[in-house]
Amino acid sequence: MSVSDSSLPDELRAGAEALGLQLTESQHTQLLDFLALLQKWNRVYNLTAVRDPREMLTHHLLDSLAAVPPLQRHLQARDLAQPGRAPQLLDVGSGGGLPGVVFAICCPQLQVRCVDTVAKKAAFLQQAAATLRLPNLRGLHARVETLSGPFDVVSSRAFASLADFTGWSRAALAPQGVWLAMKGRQPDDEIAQLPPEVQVFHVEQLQVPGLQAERCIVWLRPTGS
Ligand SMILES: C[S@@+](CC[C@H](N)C(=O)[O-])C[C@H]1O[C@@H](n2cnc3c(N)ncnc32)[C@H](O)[C@@H]1O
Repeated sequence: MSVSDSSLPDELRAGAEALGLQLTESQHTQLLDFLALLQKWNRVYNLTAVRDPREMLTHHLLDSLAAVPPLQRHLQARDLAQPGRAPQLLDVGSGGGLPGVVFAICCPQLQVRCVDTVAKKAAFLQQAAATLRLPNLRGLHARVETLSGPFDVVSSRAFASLADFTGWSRAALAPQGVWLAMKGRQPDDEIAQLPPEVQVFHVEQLQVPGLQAERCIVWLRPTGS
């Protein structure tokens, strides 16, 4: 089944509405085009174990879209505190661009960098930026440990333990920056293993349309920032 001849556009529209997202027609099209790109290049670039387009919609696209309203609220608050500079986000271990590409589509004011250690995944992300005409998106081929910032938000999904994620990306975080970790069930064991320099300031439960599974964002920042 191809993305274009199915009911996926309606399902995406309904899912976005359920999340309270006001997508423009062009954002809706970009999200569907991204889904088609993932589907088309998955075998070549080994981007995701999910093959079925409908499953890709719920498990990847809607799952990432669920984090957009919390991110937008954070960016609005940040704009009030630090007006004048375009916010920068680094998505760590982005793979096929989840959630980084979805964030770049839904938040055009946000400069998004997606980093991955695997060259062909970074190449796919660069290709996605060009094909989807996203001037605010760039794919980087690097280990996150080698990057410096300043990034206002450093995100990850299905990446590493909270301690490794925050430790490896600490140098990339802006002074007032925050980490946004997308997780399934609230990871109490990982939270307990965090070093004293890192604090969790919010665990936000997410409801993904069409997915009966626990999802949350763990928001973190350096202690004392
Ligand atoms: C399980 S995948 C998750 C991909 C995507 N975030 C998602 O939710 O589908 C983890 C990704 O992290 C990348 N990765 C692992 N260690 C890394 C590091 N130190 N720096 C950057 N990327 C890394 C891997 O190449 C892989 O693409």
